[in-house]
Amino acid sequence: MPGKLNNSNDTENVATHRSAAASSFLLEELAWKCTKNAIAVSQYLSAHELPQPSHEPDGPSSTLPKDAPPNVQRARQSLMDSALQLFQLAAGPSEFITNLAPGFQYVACLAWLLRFDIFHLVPASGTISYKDLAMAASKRANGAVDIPETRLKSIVRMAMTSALFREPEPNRVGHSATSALVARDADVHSWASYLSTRSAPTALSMTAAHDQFTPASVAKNETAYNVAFSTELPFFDHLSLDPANTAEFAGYMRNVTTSVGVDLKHLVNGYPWAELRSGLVVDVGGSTGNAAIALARSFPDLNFIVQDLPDNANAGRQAAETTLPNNILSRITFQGHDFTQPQPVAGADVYLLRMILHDWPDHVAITILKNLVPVLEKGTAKLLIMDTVLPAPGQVPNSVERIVRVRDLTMMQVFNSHERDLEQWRALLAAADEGLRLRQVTKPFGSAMSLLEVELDRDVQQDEEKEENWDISG
Ligand SMILES: C[S@@+](CC[C@H](N)C(=O)[O-])C[C@H]1O[C@@H](n2cnc3c(N)ncnc32)[C@H](O)[C@@H]1O
Repeated sequence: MPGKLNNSNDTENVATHRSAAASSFLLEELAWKCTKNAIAVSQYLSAHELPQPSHEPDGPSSTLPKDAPPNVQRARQSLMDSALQLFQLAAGPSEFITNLAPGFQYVACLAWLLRFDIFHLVPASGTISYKDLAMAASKRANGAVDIPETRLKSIVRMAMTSALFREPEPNRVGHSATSALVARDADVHSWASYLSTRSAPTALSMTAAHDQFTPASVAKNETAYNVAFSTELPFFDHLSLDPANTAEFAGYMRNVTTSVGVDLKHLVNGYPWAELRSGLVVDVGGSTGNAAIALARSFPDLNFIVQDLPDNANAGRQAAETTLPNNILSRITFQGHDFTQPQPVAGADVYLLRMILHDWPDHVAITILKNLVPVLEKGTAKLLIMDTVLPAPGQVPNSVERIVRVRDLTMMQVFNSHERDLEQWRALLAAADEGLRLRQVTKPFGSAMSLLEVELDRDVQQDEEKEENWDISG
């Protein structure tokens, strides 16, 4: 009888209706969040007379300036998160696979467009016909390749659906804000090239690598990268065979190291360095000294020893001697040291490991830590690790979490290493020495990495965790 709820079919109908109501509520809630956060971002831009985001070729390359206040940055992050969820819900499970395909086609198109230099052949302002663009691309390749207009059109028009390029008038191509950025910024160009020709084939070889070696392999030359590029060499050794690849990777790294998420300001402002007074800091694996130099500029009473492999230490010393003023140079010493060997400097206040341990599988990371334990024995020295702490699933906005998890998988696919969550950090420290205590974990706002302060203490049990702010901008 209609309207009665007392048989099993009716109960099922009510349940279906309720869950439909819940999901329509979720759609509306997400749409409302999008609106609210879009207004917050847009109003901030207007109030500061900054350009609104746009796909026009002269549109801004970043939605917000790096120094936008945290609440506005959070609004942008939340906007991306809600928009992503809204798309997934609106598409529904039945269109999940359909919507995966554009992702890999975008990467395939990007590789092709870079290969035939389309980004530089489209004029910085104005448009070019597909016919002329195809001819220009063929000519750029010294006539060695014939690029059919129809193929070019298919590829560019696919790319356009991801906001790369535009067709403002029929059959004529112009730049969008994103393609214009790739065209004018050589490092972004290198980054795009590295992503489409190295990262993507590596990721797609993950299953083959786990078949060929074993999913548990921790060897540096048994990775997805090794399968993708048919080499037995570890990543950096293979890259160094070709100067062009090395240069491309350097451009990619410059983008990474100048991004907001890994800005050195988070190290400088994120730890009470001033409390050390006239202390000594050893930067273990400190490359050519960038972190030490930034700290030395802000804390005039601190001294530094930058340790790295001999070539890097020498390069750092030479660069420092020619570029740094004496009041900085006199406080920084460069030392060749292999961190898989015992630490030669005792008596420092802080031993810094910034972006070191995530490069290494557990057994090597444990060796690196064990080599520091004897110099922490005096009980006052701190070990300061600056690295990613993986969030629990759903702990941070999905728009953030998916980028952090890309880094985790990249570490696995290229180095047979991984990023670590807090439990894994604790386990790693305990495996190196039971007396290593994680005292404090802080994550400066906007930083992709956390600061983990560790002491050697065989009695105290309590750890303190500070607020985590998740933002991977940049
Ligand atoms: C990702 S970089 C991090 C550099 C620096 N700590 C920073 O925050 O920019 C890793 C550094 O570890 C160094 N490295 C690699 N193996 C090493 C080893 N066995 N001993 C010392 N340094 C090493 C590399 O030369 C490189 O400078």
